[in-house]
Amino acid sequence: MVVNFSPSPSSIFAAYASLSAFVMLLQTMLNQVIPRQVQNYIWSFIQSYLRTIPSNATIIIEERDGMSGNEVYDAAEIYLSTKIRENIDRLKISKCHKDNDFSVKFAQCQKVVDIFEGIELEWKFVYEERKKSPNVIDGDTNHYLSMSEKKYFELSFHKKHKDKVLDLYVPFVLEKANSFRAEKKIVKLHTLSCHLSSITWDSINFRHPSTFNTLAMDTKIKKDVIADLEKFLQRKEFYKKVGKAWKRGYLLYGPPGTGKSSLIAAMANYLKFDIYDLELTNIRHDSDFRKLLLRTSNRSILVIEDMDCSVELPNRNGPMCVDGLGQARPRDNHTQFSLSGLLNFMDGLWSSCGDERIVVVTTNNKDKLDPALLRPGRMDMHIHMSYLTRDGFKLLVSTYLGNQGYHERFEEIEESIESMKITPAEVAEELLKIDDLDTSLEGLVNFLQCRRIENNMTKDKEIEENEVHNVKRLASDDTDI
Ligand SMILES: Nc1ncnc2c1ncn2[C@@H]1O[C@H](COP(=O)(O)OP(=O)(O)OP(=O)(O)O)[C@@H](O)[C@H]1O
Repeated sequence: MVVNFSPSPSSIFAAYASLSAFVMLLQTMLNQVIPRQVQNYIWSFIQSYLRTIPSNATIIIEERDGMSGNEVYDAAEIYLSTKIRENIDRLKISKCHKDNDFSVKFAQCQKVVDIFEGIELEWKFVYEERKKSPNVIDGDTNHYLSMSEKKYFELSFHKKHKDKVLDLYVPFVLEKANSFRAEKKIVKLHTLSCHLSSITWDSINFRHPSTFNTLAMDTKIKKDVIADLEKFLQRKEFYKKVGKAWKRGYLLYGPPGTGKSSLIAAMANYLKFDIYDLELTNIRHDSDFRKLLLRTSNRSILVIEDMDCSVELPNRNGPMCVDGLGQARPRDNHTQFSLSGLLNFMDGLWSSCGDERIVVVTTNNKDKLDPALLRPGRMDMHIHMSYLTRDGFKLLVSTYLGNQGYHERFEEIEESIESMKITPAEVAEELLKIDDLDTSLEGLVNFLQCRRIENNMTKDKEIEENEVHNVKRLASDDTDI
């Protein structure tokens, strides 16, 4: 026997009618029992409770990710600088003397709204001061590196768009920032700054005019350097394949004024890489050094200038320094920074934390450097910056005076330059004085003549001193006998 339980239309209608009657009855009863004010109060309470259930998601983008910088933060800063002009009423602007444009940034707690594929996204900038008590080590409060400030962006949007924001919007911001950087060609110079007892990087836009075209150096060496840089950039896969960190070291050596710093500037301008100028004399501990290196970004040049003159540079056997008389002596107790620490960290942990790193070390005296620093893998290319050559001189004349052709004074000047040790810096300085070609070359001829006389006098003096020395030696030999 089959029993059919499906309700008939008339029974459904009857049930609905009785339910409606019950609701109306209940409503009438409630209206009579509960006063109108109390009802309103309950309603508003329910509504405000519903409002507190969050429908938004927020992403926090901090300036630092542990020890290293946060690429998303940097990208956001650049991306938003293109958005905030029209959107907010409190802006921070700044401009360095050498910059063409001023930079626009968020002021504290300002918000800006961006629309991406119909999604509304709100950016907020937050700046917090953090108070941190110094680490006291051996009674020395000097050695710690602290950030007394915390900066971050809050990115808020409806939480139903979370995946889209993470998968599409954040990569979009990174890409926009990269193309903005490439378009604007902003190269930064980061230098060490010491605030009270902490050391950190400060940065400014780098506007050094030196390029490979303005550099007076051996033509072949210049070509080799450019080719080496090009090759380095294209070898990402190669470095990965052979299991080596994607970094390259250059040693620039030569007398003062031969263009070592100018070559670094030319490299940075050519590659569009930021420069980190590591002044070793400011660093007292290996730990500070490590922290600073970890805060350098990819696609950058780490520069250690005048390594032989870095008086605080210790040797590999332990912390040493050079005293006022040029004698090596152990460093004071609070100084715990050594060349081995520097080399090990640069070879090891640091290089595996980033890509496209270039290290440039300059020195006036290559022989004074520890051979461990010079070996391939650390300093892959040794570049000799020489005194001025004939070709170098012509390039300087073309750069400074705009003269491409021949001049009757050239032969005389070039002969002098070849027979004496003249630096590009000295000639550049002379050519800078006067714009007119004839007068400027005349001035240079005079300068070279004076230089020749000075050299001859120095030589005569040296000969005289040697003679006196020899006579004294002979006299003392006689006495000994
Ligand atoms: N090879 C060069 N080509 C063009 N200009 C040069 C060259 N060398 C030096 N100069 C000029 O001399 C100035 C000083 O040179 P630079 O600082 O690059 O020399 P350096 O070798 O780094 O000297 P130091 O060893 O004293 O640091 C530069 O600003 C530039 O104007």
